[in-house]
Amino acid sequence: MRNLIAKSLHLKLFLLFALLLAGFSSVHLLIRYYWTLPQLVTLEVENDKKDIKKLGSAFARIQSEMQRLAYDNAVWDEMTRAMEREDTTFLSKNYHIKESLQSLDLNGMHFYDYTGKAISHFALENNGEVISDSLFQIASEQQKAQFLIVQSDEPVQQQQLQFKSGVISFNEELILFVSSTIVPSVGTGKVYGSMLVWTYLDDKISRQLTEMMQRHIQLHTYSNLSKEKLIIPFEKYKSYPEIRTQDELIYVSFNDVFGQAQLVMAYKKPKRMFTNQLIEYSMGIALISSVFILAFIYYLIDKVVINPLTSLRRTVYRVIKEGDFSQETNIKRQDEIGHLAHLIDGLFSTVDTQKTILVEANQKLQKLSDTDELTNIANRRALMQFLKLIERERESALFPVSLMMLDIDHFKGFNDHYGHQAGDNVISKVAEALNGKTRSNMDLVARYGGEEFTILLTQVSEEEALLVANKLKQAIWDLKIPHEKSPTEKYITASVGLTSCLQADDFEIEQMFRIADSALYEAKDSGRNAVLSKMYRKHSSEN
Ligand SMILES: Nc1nc2c(ncn2[C@@H]2O[C@H](COP(=O)(O)OP(=O)(O)OP(=O)(O)O)[C@@H](O)[C@H]2O)c(=O)[nH]1
Repeated sequence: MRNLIAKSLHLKLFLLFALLLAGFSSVHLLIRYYWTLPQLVTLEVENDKKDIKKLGSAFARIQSEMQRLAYDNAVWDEMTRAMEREDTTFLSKNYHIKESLQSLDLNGMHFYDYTGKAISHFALENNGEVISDSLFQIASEQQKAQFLIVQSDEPVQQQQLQFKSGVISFNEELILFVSSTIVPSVGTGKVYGSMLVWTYLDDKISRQLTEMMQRHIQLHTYSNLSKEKLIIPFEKYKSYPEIRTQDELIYVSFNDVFGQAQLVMAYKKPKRMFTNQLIEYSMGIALISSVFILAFIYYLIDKVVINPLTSLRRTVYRVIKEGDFSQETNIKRQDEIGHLAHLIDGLFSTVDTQKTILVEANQKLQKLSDTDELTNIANRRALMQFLKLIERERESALFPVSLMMLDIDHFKGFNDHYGHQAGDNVISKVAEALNGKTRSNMDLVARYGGEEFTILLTQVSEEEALLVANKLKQAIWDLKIPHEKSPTEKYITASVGLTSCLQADDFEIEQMFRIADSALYEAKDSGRNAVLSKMYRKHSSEN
Protein backbone atom coordinates (compact mmCIF):
# COMPACT_ATOMS: atom_id res chain seq x y z
CA MET A 1 0.00 0.00 0.00
CA ARG A 2 2.81 2.41 0.93
CA ASN A 3 4.41 1.65 -2.39
CA LEU A 4 1.16 2.34 -4.21
CA ILE A 5 0.76 5.67 -2.41
CA ALA A 6 4.35 6.62 -3.09
CA LYS A 7 3.77 6.07 -6.80
CA SER A 8 0.44 7.81 -7.27
CA LEU A 9 -0.41 11.49 -6.95
CA HIS A 10 -4.07 10.52 -7.19
CA LEU A 11 -3.80 8.30 -4.13
CA LYS A 12 -1.84 10.94 -2.22
CA LEU A 13 -4.48 13.52 -3.00
CA PHE A 14 -7.27 11.14 -2.13
CA LEU A 15 -5.59 10.32 1.18
CA LEU A 16 -5.04 14.00 1.94
CA PHE A 17 -8.72 14.72 1.35
CA ALA A 18 -9.80 11.75 3.44
CA LEU A 19 -7.58 13.12 6.25
CA LEU A 20 -9.08 16.57 5.80
CA LEU A 21 -12.56 15.13 6.03
CA ALA A 22 -11.72 13.11 9.13
CA GLY A 23 -10.05 16.16 10.69
CA PHE A 24 -12.98 18.36 9.87
CA SER A 25 -15.45 15.85 11.34
CA SER A 26 -13.39 15.45 14.52
CA VAL A 27 -13.11 19.19 15.03
CA HIS A 28 -16.82 19.56 14.36
CA LEU A 29 -17.64 16.83 16.90
CA LEU A 30 -15.26 18.24 19.51
CA ILE A 31 -16.73 21.72 19.14
CA ARG A 32 -20.18 20.27 19.25
CA TYR A 33 -19.72 18.18 22.39
CA TYR A 34 -17.40 20.37 24.39
CA TRP A 35 -18.58 23.83 23.41
CA THR A 36 -21.89 24.14 21.53
CA LEU A 37 -23.94 21.53 23.35
CA PRO A 38 -22.99 22.56 26.91
CA GLN A 39 -23.74 26.17 26.03
CA LEU A 40 -27.10 25.27 24.57
CA VAL A 41 -27.90 23.10 27.58
CA THR A 42 -27.00 25.94 29.97
CA LEU A 43 -29.16 28.30 27.95
CA GLU A 44 -32.00 25.83 28.02
CA VAL A 45 -31.76 25.40 31.81
CA GLU A 46 -31.74 29.19 32.19
CA ASN A 47 -34.85 29.49 30.05
CA ASP A 48 -36.62 26.73 31.94
CA LYS A 49 -35.86 28.51 35.20
CA LYS A 50 -37.21 31.74 33.79
CA ASP A 51 -40.41 29.91 32.87
CA ILE A 52 -40.76 28.57 36.42
CA LYS A 53 -40.16 32.03 37.84
CA LYS A 54 -42.84 33.41 35.52
CA LEU A 55 -45.20 30.67 36.64
CA GLY A 56 -44.62 31.57 40.28
CA SER A 57 -45.24 35.26 39.49
CA ALA A 58 -48.46 34.44 37.63
CA PHE A 59 -49.69 32.45 40.60
CA ALA A 60 -48.72 35.27 42.94
CA ARG A 61 -50.59 37.71 40.69
CA ILE A 62 -53.77 35.65 41.02
CA GLN A 63 -53.35 35.74 44.77
CA SER A 64 -52.73 39.47 44.83
CA GLU A 65 -55.82 40.05 42.71
CA MET A 66 -57.85 38.11 45.27
CA GLN A 67 -56.14 40.15 47.95
CA ARG A 68 -57.16 43.40 46.25
CA LEU A 69 -60.69 42.11 46.08
CA ALA A 70 -60.63 41.32 49.78
CA TYR A 71 -59.17 44.73 50.54
CA ASP A 72 -61.85 46.52 48.52
CA ASN A 73 -64.52 44.91 50.63
CA ALA A 74 -62.93 44.55 54.03
CA VAL A 75 -61.64 48.08 54.48
CA TRP A 76 -64.98 49.79 54.51
CA ASP A 77 -66.69 51.57 57.42
CA GLU A 78 -70.11 50.14 56.57
CA MET A 79 -68.56 46.72 56.87
CA THR A 80 -66.97 47.46 60.25
CA ARG A 81 -70.33 48.57 61.56
CA ALA A 82 -72.04 45.47 60.19
CA MET A 83 -69.36 43.30 61.78
CA GLU A 84 -69.71 45.09 65.08
CA ARG A 85 -73.45 44.46 65.06
CA GLU A 86 -72.98 41.01 63.59
CA ASP A 87 -75.46 42.17 61.02
CA THR A 88 -75.75 38.99 58.98
CA THR A 89 -78.57 40.47 56.92
CA PHE A 90 -76.29 43.24 55.71
CA LEU A 91 -73.56 40.74 54.93
CA SER A 92 -75.87 38.34 53.16
CA LYS A 93 -77.53 41.09 51.18
CA ASN A 94 -74.31 42.72 50.04
CA TYR A 95 -71.95 39.78 49.71
CA HIS A 96 -73.67 36.51 49.52
CA ILE A 97 -74.81 36.94 45.96
CA LYS A 98 -74.35 33.98 43.72
CA GLU A 99 -73.79 35.92 40.47
CA SER A 100 -71.21 38.30 41.91
CA LEU A 101 -69.25 35.39 43.42
CA GLN A 102 -69.31 33.59 40.08
CA SER A 103 -68.33 36.70 38.16
CA LEU A 104 -65.39 37.14 40.55
CA ASP A 105 -64.37 33.50 40.02
CA LEU A 106 -64.70 32.83 43.73
CA ASN A 107 -66.16 29.81 45.47
CA GLY A 108 -66.62 31.25 48.88
CA MET A 109 -66.80 34.38 50.96
CA HIS A 110 -66.82 34.15 54.78
CA PHE A 111 -66.89 36.56 57.65
CA TYR A 112 -65.51 35.77 61.11
CA ASP A 113 -65.38 37.75 64.27
CA TYR A 114 -61.99 38.50 65.78
CA THR A 115 -62.04 35.22 67.72
CA GLY A 116 -62.49 33.21 64.61
CA LYS A 117 -66.14 32.46 65.03
CA ALA A 118 -68.00 32.30 61.72
CA ILE A 119 -70.59 35.02 61.45
CA SER A 120 -71.73 34.69 57.92
CA HIS A 121 -70.68 32.51 55.05
CA PHE A 122 -71.58 31.79 51.52
CA ALA A 123 -69.98 29.17 49.31
CA LEU A 124 -70.74 27.70 45.91
CA GLU A 125 -69.75 24.66 43.99
CA ASN A 126 -68.51 25.38 40.49
CA ASN A 127 -71.88 24.34 39.10
CA GLY A 128 -73.55 27.11 41.12
CA GLU A 129 -74.91 24.86 43.86
CA VAL A 130 -74.72 26.41 47.30
CA ILE A 131 -72.49 24.53 49.68
CA SER A 132 -74.46 24.19 52.89
CA ASP A 133 -71.58 23.13 55.08
CA SER A 134 -68.91 25.48 53.98
CA LEU A 135 -65.52 24.02 54.33
CA PHE A 136 -64.31 27.03 56.18
CA GLN A 137 -67.23 26.93 58.55
CA ILE A 138 -66.31 23.48 59.71
CA ALA A 139 -62.54 24.05 59.62
CA SER A 140 -60.52 22.92 62.59
CA GLU A 141 -58.95 25.41 64.93
CA GLN A 142 -55.56 24.47 63.61
CA GLN A 143 -56.69 25.13 60.06
CA LYS A 144 -58.34 28.36 61.08
CA ALA A 145 -55.10 29.44 62.64
CA GLN A 146 -53.56 29.20 59.22
CA PHE A 147 -56.08 31.13 57.21
CA LEU A 148 -57.47 33.58 59.77
CA ILE A 149 -55.57 36.40 61.29
CA VAL A 150 -57.11 37.16 64.59
CA GLN A 151 -58.03 34.56 67.06
CA SER A 152 -57.58 36.16 70.44
CA ASP A 153 -60.40 36.39 72.96
CA GLU A 154 -59.65 40.07 73.45
CA PRO A 155 -60.48 42.41 70.62
CA VAL A 156 -57.43 43.97 69.13
CA GLN A 157 -57.75 47.70 69.53
CA GLN A 158 -55.28 49.00 67.10
CA GLN A 159 -53.91 47.09 64.16
CA GLN A 160 -52.78 47.59 60.64
CA LEU A 161 -54.71 45.87 57.92
CA GLN A 162 -53.32 42.34 57.53
CA PHE A 163 -53.59 39.63 54.89
CA LYS A 164 -52.98 35.98 54.71
CA SER A 165 -53.09 33.94 51.59
CA GLY A 166 -52.07 30.56 50.31
CA VAL A 167 -53.01 27.07 49.37
CA ILE A 168 -54.82 24.80 51.74
CA SER A 169 -56.33 21.37 51.33
CA PHE A 170 -59.78 20.45 52.55
CA ASN A 171 -61.24 17.03 51.99
CA GLU A 172 -58.72 16.36 49.23
CA GLU A 173 -59.68 19.54 47.44
CA LEU A 174 -57.06 22.20 46.93
CA ILE A 175 -58.15 25.68 47.69
CA LEU A 176 -56.57 29.09 47.20
CA PHE A 177 -57.59 31.57 49.82
CA VAL A 178 -57.02 35.13 50.92
CA SER A 179 -58.09 36.47 54.29
CA SER A 180 -57.99 40.03 55.38
CA THR A 181 -58.62 41.78 58.67
CA ILE A 182 -61.67 44.03 58.71
CA VAL A 183 -60.57 47.49 59.80
CA PRO A 184 -61.96 50.97 59.28
CA SER A 185 -61.48 52.58 55.89
CA VAL A 186 -58.29 54.38 57.02
CA GLY A 187 -56.66 50.95 56.92
CA THR A 188 -55.77 50.89 60.63
CA GLY A 189 -57.53 50.83 63.97
CA LYS A 190 -59.75 48.34 65.78
CA VAL A 191 -60.05 44.93 64.18
CA TYR A 192 -63.67 43.88 63.74
CA GLY A 193 -63.00 40.44 62.38
CA SER A 194 -61.76 38.76 59.22
CA MET A 195 -63.02 38.33 55.78
CA LEU A 196 -62.01 35.30 53.77
CA VAL A 197 -62.43 34.61 50.08
CA TRP A 198 -61.48 31.38 48.44
CA THR A 199 -61.59 29.47 45.22
CA TYR A 200 -61.00 25.87 44.21
CA LEU A 201 -57.68 25.37 42.52
CA ASP A 202 -59.32 23.96 39.43
CA ASP A 203 -59.91 24.76 35.76
CA LYS A 204 -60.68 28.42 36.46
CA ILE A 205 -57.24 29.00 37.90
CA SER A 206 -55.66 26.76 35.27
CA ARG A 207 -57.28 28.91 32.56
CA GLN A 208 -56.08 32.12 34.18
CA LEU A 209 -52.56 30.78 34.47
CA THR A 210 -52.70 29.49 30.90
CA GLU A 211 -53.70 32.93 29.70
CA MET A 212 -50.96 34.65 31.66
CA MET A 213 -48.28 32.18 30.67
CA GLN A 214 -49.41 31.80 27.09
CA ARG A 215 -49.00 28.07 27.49
CA HIS A 216 -51.29 25.40 28.83
CA ILE A 217 -50.93 24.96 32.59
CA GLN A 218 -52.37 21.88 34.26
CA LEU A 219 -53.04 21.73 38.00
CA HIS A 220 -52.59 18.54 40.00
CA THR A 221 -52.62 17.43 43.58
CA TYR A 222 -49.15 16.48 44.67
CA SER A 223 -50.22 13.14 46.12
CA ASN A 224 -51.93 12.13 42.84
CA LEU A 225 -48.78 12.33 40.80
CA SER A 226 -46.51 9.40 40.24
CA LYS A 227 -43.54 9.63 42.52
CA GLU A 228 -41.24 8.76 39.62
CA LYS A 229 -41.76 12.14 38.05
CA LEU A 230 -39.31 14.85 38.77
CA ILE A 231 -41.32 17.48 40.62
CA ILE A 232 -39.38 20.64 41.26
CA PRO A 233 -40.31 22.53 44.44
CA PHE A 234 -40.89 26.13 43.48
CA GLU A 235 -38.77 27.39 46.40
CA LYS A 236 -35.77 25.42 45.23
CA TYR A 237 -35.94 25.55 41.42
CA LYS A 238 -32.98 27.96 41.24
CA SER A 239 -30.60 25.40 42.69
CA TYR A 240 -31.63 22.66 40.23
CA PRO A 241 -28.87 21.88 37.69
CA GLU A 242 -31.36 20.27 35.26
CA ILE A 243 -35.06 20.90 34.96
CA ARG A 244 -35.90 18.50 32.16
CA THR A 245 -36.40 14.78 32.23
CA GLN A 246 -37.70 12.32 29.70
CA ASP A 247 -41.24 13.40 30.66
CA GLU A 248 -43.32 15.44 28.28
CA LEU A 249 -44.12 17.89 31.04
CA ILE A 250 -42.29 19.99 33.57
CA TYR A 251 -43.77 19.70 37.06
CA VAL A 252 -43.47 22.47 39.68
CA SER A 253 -44.83 22.04 43.17
CA PHE A 254 -46.14 24.79 45.48
CA ASN A 255 -46.44 24.37 49.25
CA ASP A 256 -49.61 24.82 51.23
CA VAL A 257 -49.80 26.98 54.28
CA PHE A 258 -48.30 24.16 56.35
CA GLY A 259 -45.24 24.05 54.17
CA GLN A 260 -46.29 20.77 52.55
CA ALA A 261 -46.10 20.31 48.79
CA GLN A 262 -49.75 20.19 47.76
CA LEU A 263 -50.24 21.88 44.44
CA VAL A 264 -48.38 20.87 41.30
CA MET A 265 -48.46 22.92 38.15
CA ALA A 266 -47.42 21.16 34.98
CA TYR A 267 -46.78 22.42 31.50
CA LYS A 268 -45.43 20.95 28.32
CA LYS A 269 -41.72 21.50 28.20
CA PRO A 270 -40.98 24.08 25.56
CA LYS A 271 -39.33 22.78 22.43
CA ARG A 272 -35.60 23.01 22.62
CA MET A 273 -34.01 25.70 20.58
CA PHE A 274 -31.83 22.87 19.43
CA THR A 275 -32.42 19.20 19.10
CA ASN A 276 -29.83 16.52 18.80
CA GLN A 277 -31.51 15.53 15.59
CA LEU A 278 -31.06 19.02 14.21
CA ILE A 279 -27.39 18.98 15.16
CA GLU A 280 -27.04 15.51 13.67
CA TYR A 281 -28.64 16.79 10.47
CA SER A 282 -26.35 19.79 10.41
CA MET A 283 -23.39 17.48 10.96
CA GLY A 284 -24.63 15.21 8.19
CA ILE A 285 -25.24 18.10 5.84
CA ALA A 286 -21.86 19.61 6.71
CA LEU A 287 -20.19 16.25 6.05
CA ILE A 288 -22.00 15.69 2.77
CA SER A 289 -21.24 19.20 1.56
CA SER A 290 -17.61 18.73 2.65
CA VAL A 291 -17.46 15.53 0.63
CA PHE A 292 -18.86 17.38 -2.38
CA ILE A 293 -16.54 20.35 -1.94
CA LEU A 294 -13.51 18.10 -1.50
CA ALA A 295 -14.60 15.99 -4.48
CA PHE A 296 -14.89 19.16 -6.54
CA ILE A 297 -11.44 20.36 -5.40
CA TYR A 298 -10.10 16.87 -6.15
CA TYR A 299 -11.67 17.07 -9.61
CA LEU A 300 -10.12 20.50 -10.19
CA ILE A 301 -6.65 19.46 -9.01
CA ASP A 302 -6.97 16.30 -11.07
CA LYS A 303 -7.98 18.26 -14.16
CA VAL A 304 -5.58 21.15 -13.72
CA VAL A 305 -2.50 19.40 -12.32
CA ILE A 306 -2.51 15.62 -12.25
CA ASN A 307 -4.04 14.88 -15.66
CA PRO A 308 -1.67 17.24 -17.54
CA LEU A 309 1.27 15.72 -15.61
CA THR A 310 0.04 12.22 -16.48
CA SER A 311 -0.32 13.25 -20.12
CA LEU A 312 3.23 14.71 -20.03
CA ARG A 313 4.55 11.51 -18.50
CA ARG A 314 2.81 9.40 -21.17
CA THR A 315 4.15 11.56 -23.99
CA VAL A 316 7.71 11.42 -22.62
CA TYR A 317 7.39 7.65 -22.14
CA ARG A 318 6.06 7.15 -25.71
CA VAL A 319 8.74 9.37 -27.20
CA ILE A 320 11.49 7.48 -25.36
CA LYS A 321 9.98 4.11 -26.33
CA GLU A 322 9.46 4.95 -29.99
CA GLY A 323 12.57 7.11 -30.26
CA ASP A 324 10.50 9.61 -32.21
CA PHE A 325 11.44 13.01 -30.85
CA SER A 326 9.42 14.86 -33.47
CA GLN A 327 6.28 14.50 -31.25
CA GLU A 328 4.88 17.31 -29.10
CA THR A 329 3.24 17.43 -25.67
CA ASN A 330 0.33 19.49 -27.05
CA ILE A 331 -0.13 21.31 -23.73
CA LYS A 332 -0.63 24.99 -24.38
CA ARG A 333 -0.86 26.84 -21.08
CA GLN A 334 0.63 29.94 -19.51
CA ASP A 335 1.29 28.48 -16.04
CA GLU A 336 4.13 26.37 -14.61
CA ILE A 337 2.85 23.16 -16.20
CA GLY A 338 2.64 25.02 -19.53
CA HIS A 339 6.28 26.14 -19.04
CA LEU A 340 7.32 22.59 -18.20
CA ALA A 341 5.53 21.28 -21.32
CA HIS A 342 7.16 24.02 -23.38
CA LEU A 343 10.59 23.07 -22.01
CA ILE A 344 9.94 19.39 -22.73
CA ASP A 345 8.87 20.32 -26.29
CA GLY A 346 12.12 22.29 -26.59
CA LEU A 347 14.09 19.33 -25.29
CA PHE A 348 12.36 16.99 -27.75
CA SER A 349 13.07 19.36 -30.62
CA THR A 350 16.76 19.69 -29.62
CA VAL A 351 17.14 15.93 -29.32
CA ASP A 352 15.36 15.49 -32.68
CA THR A 353 17.71 17.94 -34.38
CA GLN A 354 20.77 16.35 -32.75
CA LYS A 355 19.49 12.97 -33.78
CA THR A 356 19.08 14.03 -37.41
CA ILE A 357 22.58 15.50 -37.40
CA LEU A 358 23.90 12.31 -35.86
CA VAL A 359 22.05 10.11 -38.36
CA GLU A 360 23.36 12.15 -41.26
CA ALA A 361 26.87 12.05 -39.81
CA ASN A 362 26.57 8.32 -39.35
CA GLN A 363 25.36 7.90 -42.90
CA LYS A 364 28.28 9.94 -44.14
CA LEU A 365 30.65 7.92 -42.00
CA GLN A 366 29.09 4.71 -43.23
CA LYS A 367 29.50 5.86 -46.81
CA LEU A 368 33.08 6.85 -46.17
CA SER A 369 33.90 3.56 -44.59
CA ASP A 370 32.32 1.71 -47.54
CA THR A 371 33.81 3.84 -50.29
CA ASP A 372 37.22 3.78 -51.84
CA GLU A 373 38.76 7.18 -51.48
CA LEU A 374 40.51 7.29 -54.84
CA THR A 375 37.85 5.88 -57.12
CA ASN A 376 34.66 6.65 -55.17
CA ILE A 377 33.39 3.13 -55.75
CA ALA A 378 32.79 0.48 -53.09
CA ASN A 379 35.88 -0.67 -51.25
CA ARG A 380 36.81 -4.16 -50.22
CA ARG A 381 34.93 -3.83 -46.91
CA ALA A 382 31.64 -2.98 -48.68
CA LEU A 383 32.22 -5.83 -51.09
CA MET A 384 32.73 -8.31 -48.26
CA GLN A 385 29.57 -7.06 -46.54
CA PHE A 386 27.57 -7.56 -49.71
CA LEU A 387 28.98 -11.05 -50.17
CA LYS A 388 28.12 -11.93 -46.57
CA LEU A 389 24.62 -10.63 -47.16
CA ILE A 390 24.27 -12.91 -50.17
CA GLU A 391 25.61 -15.78 -48.13
CA ARG A 392 23.06 -15.07 -45.38
CA GLU A 393 20.10 -14.52 -47.73
CA ARG A 394 20.50 -17.74 -49.67
CA GLU A 395 16.78 -17.99 -50.21
CA SER A 396 16.65 -14.73 -52.05
CA ALA A 397 16.42 -14.55 -55.78
CA LEU A 398 19.95 -13.14 -56.24
CA PHE A 399 21.33 -16.31 -57.78
CA PRO A 400 23.08 -17.13 -60.07
CA VAL A 401 25.90 -14.95 -58.75
CA SER A 402 29.15 -14.29 -60.67
CA LEU A 403 32.40 -12.96 -59.32
CA MET A 404 35.06 -11.34 -61.48
CA MET A 405 38.58 -10.42 -60.50
CA LEU A 406 39.90 -7.72 -62.83
CA ASP A 407 43.54 -6.65 -62.76
CA ILE A 408 45.15 -3.91 -64.86
CA ASP A 409 47.93 -5.41 -66.96
CA HIS A 410 51.57 -4.35 -66.55
CA PHE A 411 50.67 -1.60 -64.23
CA LYS A 412 54.02 -1.52 -62.52
CA GLY A 413 55.56 -0.55 -65.82
CA PHE A 414 52.94 2.18 -66.31
CA ASN A 415 53.57 3.59 -62.86
CA ASP A 416 57.29 3.49 -63.35
CA HIS A 417 57.04 5.26 -66.66
CA TYR A 418 54.19 7.74 -66.17
CA GLY A 419 54.46 8.25 -62.48
CA HIS A 420 52.28 7.28 -59.54
CA GLN A 421 49.78 10.14 -60.00
CA ALA A 422 49.12 9.08 -63.61
CA GLY A 423 48.69 5.54 -62.27
CA ASP A 424 46.06 6.84 -59.82
CA ASN A 425 44.25 8.54 -62.68
CA VAL A 426 44.19 5.30 -64.62
CA ILE A 427 42.76 3.44 -61.63
CA SER A 428 39.99 6.07 -61.32
CA LYS A 429 39.15 5.97 -65.00
CA VAL A 430 39.03 2.18 -65.02
CA ALA A 431 36.70 2.25 -61.98
CA GLU A 432 34.47 4.74 -63.72
CA ALA A 433 34.35 2.64 -66.87
CA LEU A 434 33.50 -0.51 -64.89
CA ASN A 435 30.78 1.29 -62.99
CA GLY A 436 29.34 2.68 -66.19
CA LYS A 437 29.02 -0.76 -67.75
CA THR A 438 27.33 -2.55 -64.87
CA ARG A 439 23.80 -2.37 -63.32
CA SER A 440 23.86 -0.08 -60.35
CA ASN A 441 21.06 -1.90 -58.52
CA MET A 442 22.06 -5.52 -59.21
CA ASP A 443 25.88 -5.48 -59.53
CA LEU A 444 28.68 -4.21 -57.40
CA VAL A 445 31.99 -2.88 -58.63
CA ALA A 446 34.58 -2.68 -55.87
CA ARG A 447 38.23 -1.83 -55.71
CA TYR A 448 39.74 -4.93 -54.24
CA GLY A 449 43.12 -3.33 -53.68
CA GLY A 450 45.88 -1.65 -55.73
CA GLU A 451 45.08 -1.94 -59.40
CA GLU A 452 42.75 -4.90 -58.82
CA PHE A 453 38.90 -4.75 -59.01
CA THR A 454 36.13 -7.15 -58.12
CA ILE A 455 32.85 -7.14 -59.98
CA LEU A 456 29.94 -8.99 -58.48
CA LEU A 457 26.99 -9.76 -60.73
CA THR A 458 23.67 -11.07 -59.42
CA GLN A 459 20.83 -12.79 -61.27
CA VAL A 460 22.90 -13.47 -64.38
CA SER A 461 23.63 -16.73 -66.14
CA GLU A 462 27.18 -17.91 -66.70
CA GLU A 463 26.95 -16.87 -70.39
CA GLU A 464 25.68 -13.43 -69.57
CA ALA A 465 28.41 -13.02 -66.99
CA LEU A 466 31.01 -13.94 -69.61
CA LEU A 467 29.52 -11.37 -71.96
CA VAL A 468 29.69 -8.73 -69.23
CA ALA A 469 33.30 -9.63 -68.48
CA ASN A 470 34.24 -9.20 -72.09
CA LYS A 471 32.28 -5.99 -72.24
CA LEU A 472 34.25 -4.67 -69.29
CA LYS A 473 37.56 -5.73 -70.74
CA GLN A 474 36.57 -3.95 -73.95
CA ALA A 475 35.50 -0.85 -72.03
CA ILE A 476 39.02 -0.54 -70.57
CA TRP A 477 40.59 -0.93 -73.98
CA ASP A 478 38.14 1.68 -75.23
CA LEU A 479 39.58 4.16 -72.75
CA LYS A 480 42.62 4.13 -74.99
CA ILE A 481 45.04 5.16 -72.30
CA PRO A 482 48.46 4.86 -73.88
CA HIS A 483 50.86 2.47 -72.23
CA GLU A 484 54.20 2.67 -73.98
CA LYS A 485 55.84 0.26 -71.60
CA SER A 486 53.31 -2.52 -72.04
CA PRO A 487 54.90 -5.48 -73.72
CA THR A 488 51.51 -6.68 -74.99
CA GLU A 489 49.31 -3.71 -76.04
CA LYS A 490 49.74 0.00 -76.75
CA TYR A 491 46.83 0.93 -74.46
CA ILE A 492 45.95 0.09 -70.93
CA THR A 493 44.29 -3.30 -70.76
CA ALA A 494 42.99 -5.61 -68.05
CA SER A 495 42.65 -9.30 -67.47
CA VAL A 496 39.52 -10.84 -65.96
CA GLY A 497 39.04 -14.08 -64.07
CA LEU A 498 35.42 -15.16 -63.74
CA THR A 499 33.39 -17.78 -61.98
CA SER A 500 29.59 -18.21 -61.48
CA CYS A 501 27.80 -19.94 -58.67
CA LEU A 502 24.42 -21.16 -59.90
CA GLN A 503 23.05 -22.74 -56.69
CA ALA A 504 22.55 -20.72 -53.54
CA ASP A 505 23.41 -23.76 -51.46
CA ASP A 506 26.86 -24.00 -53.09
CA PHE A 507 27.82 -20.41 -52.41
CA GLU A 508 31.06 -19.98 -50.45
CA ILE A 509 32.81 -16.64 -50.46
CA GLU A 510 36.34 -17.90 -50.16
CA GLN A 511 35.78 -20.51 -52.85
CA MET A 512 34.39 -17.86 -55.20
CA PHE A 513 37.54 -15.77 -54.71
CA ARG A 514 39.80 -18.73 -55.01
CA ILE A 515 38.33 -19.82 -58.35
CA ALA A 516 38.02 -16.29 -59.75
CA ASP A 517 41.64 -15.61 -58.73
CA SER A 518 42.76 -18.75 -60.36
CA ALA A 519 40.86 -17.81 -63.54
CA LEU A 520 42.54 -14.37 -63.45
CA TYR A 521 45.91 -16.01 -63.06
CA GLU A 522 45.18 -18.08 -66.06
CA ALA A 523 43.90 -15.08 -68.05
CA LYS A 524 47.17 -13.26 -67.29
CA ASP A 525 49.07 -16.32 -68.25
CA SER A 526 47.22 -16.54 -71.52
CA GLY A 527 48.80 -13.24 -72.60
CA ARG A 528 46.71 -10.65 -70.75
CA ASN A 529 43.83 -8.47 -72.03
CA ALA A 530 41.85 -11.63 -71.72
CA VAL A 531 38.78 -13.03 -69.97
CA LEU A 532 38.82 -16.45 -68.51
CA SER A 533 35.83 -18.14 -66.97
CA LYS A 534 36.22 -21.09 -64.65
CA MET A 535 33.47 -23.36 -63.57
CA TYR A 536 32.50 -23.00 -59.95
CA ARG A 537 32.64 -25.93 -57.62
CA LYS A 538 31.95 -26.03 -53.99
CA HIS A 539 35.15 -26.30 -51.97
CA SER A 540 34.07 -29.61 -50.41
CA SER A 541 33.04 -31.15 -53.77
CA GLU A 542 36.40 -30.13 -55.27
CA ASN A 543 38.20 -32.36 -52.85
N1 LIG B 1 49.63 4.56 -59.02
C1 LIG B 1 49.31 3.55 -58.26
N2 LIG B 1 49.93 2.39 -58.37
C2 LIG B 1 49.56 1.32 -57.63
C3 LIG B 1 48.52 1.45 -56.71
N3 LIG B 1 48.33 0.23 -56.10
C4 LIG B 1 49.28 -0.61 -56.60
N4 LIG B 1 50.02 0.06 -57.54
C5 LIG B 1 51.09 -0.49 -58.34
O1 LIG B 1 50.66 -1.46 -59.24
C6 LIG B 1 51.73 -2.30 -59.56
C7 LIG B 1 51.34 -3.72 -59.64
O2 LIG B 1 52.32 -4.45 -60.15
P1 LIG B 1 52.37 -5.94 -60.18
O3 LIG B 1 51.47 -6.56 -59.20
O4 LIG B 1 53.83 -6.39 -60.02
O5 LIG B 1 51.95 -6.40 -61.58
P2 LIG B 1 51.84 -5.67 -62.95
O6 LIG B 1 53.05 -4.82 -63.12
O7 LIG B 1 50.57 -5.02 -63.08
O8 LIG B 1 51.92 -6.89 -63.88
P3 LIG B 1 50.74 -7.89 -64.13
O9 LIG B 1 49.75 -7.74 -63.12
O10 LIG B 1 51.44 -9.24 -64.05
O11 LIG B 1 50.30 -7.65 -65.51
C8 LIG B 1 52.80 -2.05 -58.50
O12 LIG B 1 53.90 -1.35 -59.08
C9 LIG B 1 52.10 -1.14 -57.49
O13 LIG B 1 53.04 -0.21 -56.94
C10 LIG B 1 47.87 2.67 -56.61
O14 LIG B 1 46.97 2.86 -55.87
N5 LIG B 1 48.28 3.68 -57.41
